[in-house]
Amino acid sequence: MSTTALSRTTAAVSLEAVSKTYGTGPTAVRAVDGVDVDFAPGTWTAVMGPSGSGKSTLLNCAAGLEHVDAGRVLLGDTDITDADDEELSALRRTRIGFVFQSFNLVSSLSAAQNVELPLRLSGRRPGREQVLQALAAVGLAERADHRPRQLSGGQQQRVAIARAMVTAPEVLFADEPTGALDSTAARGVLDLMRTTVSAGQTIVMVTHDPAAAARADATVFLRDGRIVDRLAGADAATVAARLVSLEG
Ligand SMILES: Nc1ncnc2c1ncn2[C@@H]1O[C@H](COP(=O)(O)OP(=O)(O)OP(=O)(O)O)[C@@H](O)[C@H]1O
Repeated sequence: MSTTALSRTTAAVSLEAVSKTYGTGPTAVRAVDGVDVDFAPGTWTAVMGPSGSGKSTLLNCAAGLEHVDAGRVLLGDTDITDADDEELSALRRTRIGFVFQSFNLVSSLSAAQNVELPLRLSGRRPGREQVLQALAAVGLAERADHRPRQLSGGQQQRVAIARAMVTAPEVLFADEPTGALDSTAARGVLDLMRTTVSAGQTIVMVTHDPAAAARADATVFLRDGRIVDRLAGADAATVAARLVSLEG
């Protein structure tokens, strides 16, 4: 892992000519194919595209969950392309937050214990106050001692966001964060994401939902592992129409 001073305004995350192939020989799949993209600090970008177009792979490469075959991945000024597992684990505990469609909360732990988990894993002993503040930020201070099964899907996702944000990550990656939620709960989660972006958070979010993408500042569209378009400030109908044109 090396630190390089960049002359241009440093992106929160940068992918330079990134490619990722699964498998070898005739069954090889080039999931990401020479992608160049910058995610600016304090912006919210949606990633859309047909099923199998490489959205999750792109997100996982950007977040250091997958190693790339070619190209470079930069987190701020840090080149994480060749980071080893230990370095990547450290990054995930400190500089990167991740939210999944299935929430991935630990069912035997309370909301508060789930939120403090990343801090404990990085050797810190969070005070109750800090954890309650993180839950209050997602509107759930009253549910601190509830187990995940005692919470609605939308509330569980908000706990997952509080857990991802408690370490003040530079980038929050979200893979289908509203995919398991009804539209009201989804709106609550998207409202929360907008609030965090207004406070300076960078978010990169994979979604199938044009209404969710329309809440982001911009949407990048993938097809066959390549970025084929980018729309800024588009409404849901415009995003949906672009997506349909790629699926055709
Ligand atoms: N671990 C893996 N092993 C082999 N092939 C994989 C693996 N993960 C993804 N792929 C393949 O890479 C391609 C891109 O997959 P990816 O999950 O990134 O697409 P996606 O756009 O997120 O799809 P979806 O919208 O259906 O979730 C697909 O053809 C997929 O089958």
